[in-house]
Amino acid sequence: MFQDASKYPIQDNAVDVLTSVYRDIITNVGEDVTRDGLLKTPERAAKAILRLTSGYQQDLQSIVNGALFESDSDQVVLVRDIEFYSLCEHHLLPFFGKCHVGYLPRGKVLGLSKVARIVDMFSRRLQIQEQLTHQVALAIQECTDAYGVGVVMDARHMCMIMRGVEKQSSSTTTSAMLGTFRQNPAARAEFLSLIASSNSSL
Ligand SMILES: Nc1nc2c(ncn2[C@@H]2O[C@H](COP(=O)(O)OP(=O)(O)OP(=O)(O)O)[C@@H](O)[C@H]2O)c(=O)[nH]1
Ligand SMILES: [Zn+2]
Repeated sequence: MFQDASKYPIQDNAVDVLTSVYRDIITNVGEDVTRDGLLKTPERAAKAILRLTSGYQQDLQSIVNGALFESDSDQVVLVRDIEFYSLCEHHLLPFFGKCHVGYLPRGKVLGLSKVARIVDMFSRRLQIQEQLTHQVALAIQECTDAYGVGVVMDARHMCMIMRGVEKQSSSTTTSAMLGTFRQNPAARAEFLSLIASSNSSL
């Protein structure tokens, strides 16, 4: 099951608490938090991290906002190249890239922007890429009741690029297939070939 937001209420004084934490971080990396350029940095950083993790304050129902439409289409719907930005749960460093979401409708289709909003909601939480991919797929399945859902994510992890193993060109692809896309190799192949097809005419 994907995690909905209600487990993660934040406190009213979260900005103040995080501001104090960032003051300590800056001091402990050997900087002078009272110098001009850094005076407002703890508060800015506090607001930034809350924005980057704002997905905890969202839930699927309010994101979808009833934008489900009756449709007799039973062909693949694919929303491709949705950019996303997330933080890895191991180092709190960004990983970012593109997400492709497809599903086989069962009587109803989801507002297109809602697909991207769902990707954003889960991206803006602490994640590993595999879990993020799986959670997006489960959420699409939950709200559309589709015959099948497929999600593919391509990402670059700053924890592998600017620290650690320092592999500048590395990227990671993950996928999550549910229902027909998991059980039927032909349907999965069609979905993957749609992702691979060029959109250069757009
Ligand atoms: N599977 C997976 N691993 C991730 C993801 N993001 C970061 N990691 C990995 O998490 C692992 C954490 O390994 P540790 O040995 O505990 O931490 P570390 O000493 O910082 O590891 P290095 O990154 O190898 O320096 C590393 O291999 C990271 O590459 C992700 O989205 N998925
Ligand atoms: Zn990491």
